[in-house]
Amino acid sequence: MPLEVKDLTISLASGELVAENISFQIEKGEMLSIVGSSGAGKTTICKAIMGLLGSAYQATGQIVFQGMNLLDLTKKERKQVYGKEICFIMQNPMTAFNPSIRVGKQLEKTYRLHHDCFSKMEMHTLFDKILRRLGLEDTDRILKSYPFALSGGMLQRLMITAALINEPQILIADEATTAIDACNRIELMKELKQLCTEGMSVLFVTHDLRAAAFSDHLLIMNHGKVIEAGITQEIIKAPKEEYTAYLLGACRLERREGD
Ligand SMILES: Nc1ncnc2c1ncn2[C@@H]1O[C@H](COP(=O)(O)OP(=O)(O)OP(=O)(O)O)[C@@H](O)[C@H]1O
Repeated sequence: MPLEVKDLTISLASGELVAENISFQIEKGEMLSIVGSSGAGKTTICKAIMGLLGSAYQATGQIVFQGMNLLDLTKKERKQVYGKEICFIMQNPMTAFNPSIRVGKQLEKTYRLHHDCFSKMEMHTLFDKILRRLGLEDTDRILKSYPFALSGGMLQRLMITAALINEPQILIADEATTAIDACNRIELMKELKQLCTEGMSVLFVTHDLRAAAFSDHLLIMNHGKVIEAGITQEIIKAPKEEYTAYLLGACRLERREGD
């Protein structure tokens, strides 16, 4: 199994609990969404998986990947796992890129971290293929652009490209579709689902149950705790918990207002 989170509890130095007794698994080729309102603890769980918690936090429990506990990796193991086996797409595309380097160059650098001996042309053919899969055209211009010349939605898809070029086993996407308009967001979710059928596992983090509807399983969180977990379509059809019903109601209301 690609990833298993077992009884993960994360607290701050003050003792405040950010995530409490969280357990879930993601199978190969599966998409699991963590859904919850702002402050539920979703990003903190992603950071724990990515080894990004730092000294402000304390974490107990286990995050098992390929027989290793990701909470206890050595520096060497971290280099092998992150950016290659497990990739993270962050919330804010604007801060993910160096503003003074063309995005194509930044993708080349990312690719070379884990691959030797590739010509610029081969790399750009690969970038072009992935960007087109993610719904972007005019890829030559995009790759030659500086980040400030691109829209938030373009940068978000470039961030996803930076993750996909290394063919990760697990993709962690934290609010990765928020800067993209509704139609393109659906297309992008379908594309992520397609990548799952090709063997990648996706942990998708969102406050939007509509985007999460594409996933196989859901984990509904509030105030650091799991409220409800299970098969996506079953939860959407008949939520057991009031909070899940509230989230669904909020989505329907938003949709009506958007009509
Ligand atoms: N370093 C920190 N110092 C203080 N509080 C923190 C810290 N990290 C997280 N928190 C608190 O923990 C809670 C969970 O934060 P987290 O960012 O994981 O939520 P989230 O569900 O991802 O929210 P959002 O959807 O807004 O990104 C919040 O109340 C946040 O303020």
